Amino acid sequence: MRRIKFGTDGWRGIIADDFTFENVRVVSQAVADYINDRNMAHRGIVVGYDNRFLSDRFADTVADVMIQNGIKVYLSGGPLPTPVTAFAVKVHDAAGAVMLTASHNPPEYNGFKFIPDYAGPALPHITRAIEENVMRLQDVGGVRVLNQEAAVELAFKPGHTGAPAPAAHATKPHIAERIIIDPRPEYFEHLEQLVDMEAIGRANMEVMVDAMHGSGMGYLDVLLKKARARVKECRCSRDPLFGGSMPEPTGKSLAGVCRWIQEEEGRLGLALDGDADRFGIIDAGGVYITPNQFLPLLYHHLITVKGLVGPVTRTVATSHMLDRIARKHGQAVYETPVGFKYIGQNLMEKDCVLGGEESGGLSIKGHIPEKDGILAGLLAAEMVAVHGKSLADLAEEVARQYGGKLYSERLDVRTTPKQKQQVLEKLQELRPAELAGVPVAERVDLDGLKLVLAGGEWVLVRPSGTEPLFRIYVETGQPERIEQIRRDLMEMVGLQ
Ligand SMILES: O=P(O)(O)OC[C@H]1O[C@H](O)[C@H](O)[C@@H](O)[C@@H]1O
Repeated sequence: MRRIKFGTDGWRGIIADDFTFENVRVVSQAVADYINDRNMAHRGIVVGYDNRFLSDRFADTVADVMIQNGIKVYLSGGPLPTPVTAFAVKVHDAAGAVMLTASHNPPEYNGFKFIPDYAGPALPHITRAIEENVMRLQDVGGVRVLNQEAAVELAFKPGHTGAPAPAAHATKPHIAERIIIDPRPEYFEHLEQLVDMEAIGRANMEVMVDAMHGSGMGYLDVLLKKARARVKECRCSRDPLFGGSMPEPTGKSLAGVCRWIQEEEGRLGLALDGDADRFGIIDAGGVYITPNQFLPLLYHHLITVKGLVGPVTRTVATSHMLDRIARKHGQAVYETPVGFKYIGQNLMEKDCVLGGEESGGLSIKGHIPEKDGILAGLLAAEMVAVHGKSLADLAEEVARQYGGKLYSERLDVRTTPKQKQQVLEKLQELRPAELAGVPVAERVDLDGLKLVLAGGEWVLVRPSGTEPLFRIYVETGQPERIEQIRRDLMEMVGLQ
């Protein structure tokens, strides 16, 4: 049996290859043991799923295993975005959630995310504990399928990994319930408090929403309609094949939205990935706005318009324009490895007003510590409405206020496992005095290797945790230097 491992964000696998009902049962049992070991069964678990092939059936399997372990299940009545599943954890004060989704992966994938009781992505010490449970279960040959009564008895037997149950329940074993939920009304109400819906309504905007056939359909489009925007829907229907592509809202995959904006002179295009935790933004004129361009605009907006003045947290790969804004307003910046789990942690512990990452994830103070593409889209609409200009024009204004424009780019390079090992070794020992003719001012080894050059330009190379490749990120105020900086670094680390 192949080992099941949690990557940057959960366990993902190809359906019917390693993502099988049997393995889903094993991972569910590992999560059930994790919850029972911490005496949290009485709080119950939320089970959500996206609209991929078989996601609802996998969710049923997860629910069965939880119930067999005496854990109450709040099972979603239909597909949910990941941030809504996370939000439901708060609504029900649950012990956590399982979300069945492979996010933006190709259609043949599915995945399993565990969201602990703080309603954000599981931190490494939590996924490690679950992986250890998985390994133990795999060593004894998987999970026995029990009937409910037998399972409850087993769960309450002293010495079983699922025991002991909380004292109140220990004397009287209960049959765990399965409750069907619809977290949409509470989630809508919450977002309507975080976003200036009135301003969006007053602007009388035409907005295109592209759900990329993912589980965000019926969320961002509906909320914008509630705000009285004129909404045009694109790919807001279920298609487990995602129209033949990946549900990833990058510039290339949003050509349809760009065309619509150009032809119809729309003000804004808002896209979501397969489980609506990531965002993609198309500005007036059909121009794709990268997350590295959008996040500083949002931080400026939060501080100057919404009165949310406070620190910011970003990953190593995210624009330092955020640092300039923080510095000007006397605020701290918390840098993390790539992965929203670290951003979520800073949102909880450092009182940050914004947490964001280059790959298209963000959340703000007052919301859950999970990335939310629906919230991001609404905030983008609010910004266009309040400032009365395109995001590109707002970016010019922000750049003028905070020391000039920055240009960032990412290149993904495929490697063989052998080459990957060699590059990783190189990264550990590499300490260059200069790069692309400029002295190296700082070496950051939080995730891969980042070199910050005198004057503020930076380059980062790191192995992806979700794909078999290295990512190389560069940011500079002089776009013509991107190529040289990247080439020099690639040469140094042997990625040519
Ligand atoms: O660059 P990678 O390691 O492939 O990770 C890219 C992204 O993967 C997932 O979507 C995580 O939720 C993100 O937090 C992360 O930024």
